[in-house]
Amino acid sequence: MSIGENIITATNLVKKFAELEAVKGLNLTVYRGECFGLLGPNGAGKTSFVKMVHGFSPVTSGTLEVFGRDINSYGREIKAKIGVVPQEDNLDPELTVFNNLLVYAGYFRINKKTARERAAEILEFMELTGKSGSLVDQLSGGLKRRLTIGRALINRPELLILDEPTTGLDPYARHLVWQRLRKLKKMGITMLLTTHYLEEASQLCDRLIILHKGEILEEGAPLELIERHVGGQALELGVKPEEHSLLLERAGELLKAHHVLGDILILFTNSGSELEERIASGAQSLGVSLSSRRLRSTNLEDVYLKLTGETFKDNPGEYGDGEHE
Ligand SMILES: Nc1ncnc2c1ncn2[C@@H]1O[C@H](COP(=O)(O)OP(=O)(O)OP(=O)(O)O)[C@@H](O)[C@H]1O
Repeated sequence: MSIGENIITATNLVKKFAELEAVKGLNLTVYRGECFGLLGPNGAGKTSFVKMVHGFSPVTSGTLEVFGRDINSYGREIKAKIGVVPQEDNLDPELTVFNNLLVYAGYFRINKKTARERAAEILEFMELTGKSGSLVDQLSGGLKRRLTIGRALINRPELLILDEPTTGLDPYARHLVWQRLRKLKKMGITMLLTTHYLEEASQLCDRLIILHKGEILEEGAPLELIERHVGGQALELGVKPEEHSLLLERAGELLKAHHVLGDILILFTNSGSELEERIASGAQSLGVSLSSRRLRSTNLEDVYLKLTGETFKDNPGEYGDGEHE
């Protein structure tokens, strides 16, 4: 994508909570119109970063510019142009769906007539018109999340911040949210999205950073990161540890990287079928027994694994358990 105007510029940005450095000298730029992702497991520092961007939490050190202005000096102007979807649901449970939007519009001093028009538009866009008069308490998790996203649009934001927008949703509700977010992106809204769903990051983000313990491990487009670190395919082999080196040698120049995960040796490559054939015949001639063999496409999880040696343990994956709508 073409590089446009900077919407967020962080330079040596630090966030400390007493002795704990949650964000450790972050440098990044988010450009207008892109969906920029912060991907990392719980505790990586994602929320700490976004809370500084929307002025909820003060910067400890370094600089943070949003819309070209320092957040410390222009917090109020910046907030007026941002929509925030927080991680926790903070809708008013005692109000109707429609009134939640109206009350929120009041915080931006939007006049009543405009607020009503915008609320109706938003409900239509989020496919919630039929729920306009329902109390929030009566909504499923997926509908509440759609309302929270809709609410964040009431001030027609230029930047939408989404802190784990689909955590806890079932796959169907998650896909509906993704659809809406793609539409918003098409409409030109810049998005800053945190997630610990690798699939979500691949689906939505133009560029992302992988955050690990407050530091950037990598930055790039999802496919670029996959290509850079692991290539297009992974060959998973069930093989005894003492025989790994034989197979790695056999893989030779076809091997881009490898990783050992429990009993499985993972060979990363751009030539999956050729490598599989080579390994299968090699195993036979070397007398190496393979208890399992599986060729699959690579994904961001492989990149994370390669970079950290860890898996996304807390990541339930795209089809993980969730609330049903
Ligand atoms: N208000 C706070 N006071 C003290 N420590 C905090 C506070 N907020 C966050 N932390 C700590 O800062 C670190 C980063 O937390 P943060 O919430 O930014 O991570 P995250 O990547 O957003 O993870 P999660 O998905 O759990 O929100 C964690 O060790 C967390 O315990």
